Amino acid sequence: MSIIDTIWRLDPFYPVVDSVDWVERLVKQGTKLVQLRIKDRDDETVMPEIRAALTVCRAYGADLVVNDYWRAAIAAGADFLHLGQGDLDTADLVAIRAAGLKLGISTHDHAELARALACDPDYVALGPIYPTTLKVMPFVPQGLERIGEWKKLIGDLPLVAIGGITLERAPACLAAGADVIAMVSDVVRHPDPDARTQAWLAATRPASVRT
Ligand SMILES: Cc1ncc(COP(=O)(O)OP(=O)(O)O)c(N)n1
Ligand SMILES: Cc1ncsc1CCOP(=O)(O)O
Ligand SMILES: [Mg+2]
Repeated sequence: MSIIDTIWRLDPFYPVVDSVDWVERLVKQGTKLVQLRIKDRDDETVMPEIRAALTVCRAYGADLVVNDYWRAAIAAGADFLHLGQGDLDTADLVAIRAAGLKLGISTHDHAELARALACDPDYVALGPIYPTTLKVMPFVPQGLERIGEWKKLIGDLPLVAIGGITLERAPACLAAGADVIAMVSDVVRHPDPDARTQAWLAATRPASVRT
């Protein structure tokens, strides 16, 4: 493990968005970790968007996480990938690791957590913490106690909480053991996304790195 690996840390504010325009808007605001989540496309058509999002993130010193499209993430030279349990069925983890990608994996129950940990992930995501309107999910909300349980089980591995999390709910999620809060609606569906982003950054950024 290199010194870079040792000091590597995920930013606690982790918005999930569906376009390069959103990625650019967020990193210009100071966001340091963002996921590009484009659904129902193929690798060829998402490739230009992944490349453009990577370029803008690197220009602003932010980390881009590519959702789902592991082949395109490898081809584009991305640094981070997020896969769900269904994605794991077809992903080539050896190729993903050989490309140097850091990997986050979704979990919803103990069996999924065991499977995720067997993949040696760089973070584990748990969701939905609260009811979400973004997608239909066959899981009841996990709640705050489950965050604490997951954190005990995964130890030092970063825990990402996702699903129905608002700025107002974030402190309880962090206090329960989440290291990172991921969200869609609370930022992109907010009437003033830029002001909301600033509020999230102020609430989550450690005092030592605020500018
Ligand atoms: C941080 C984070 N957590 C969970 C998910 C969901 O991934 P998945 O279960 O594969 O569902 P889709 O997002 O691909 O529809 C995520 N994307 N990010
Ligand atoms: C992609 C995803 N995976 C688990 S919950 C979720 C949606 C999160 O969206 P929101 O923050 O709007 O509830
Ligand atoms: Mg997925």
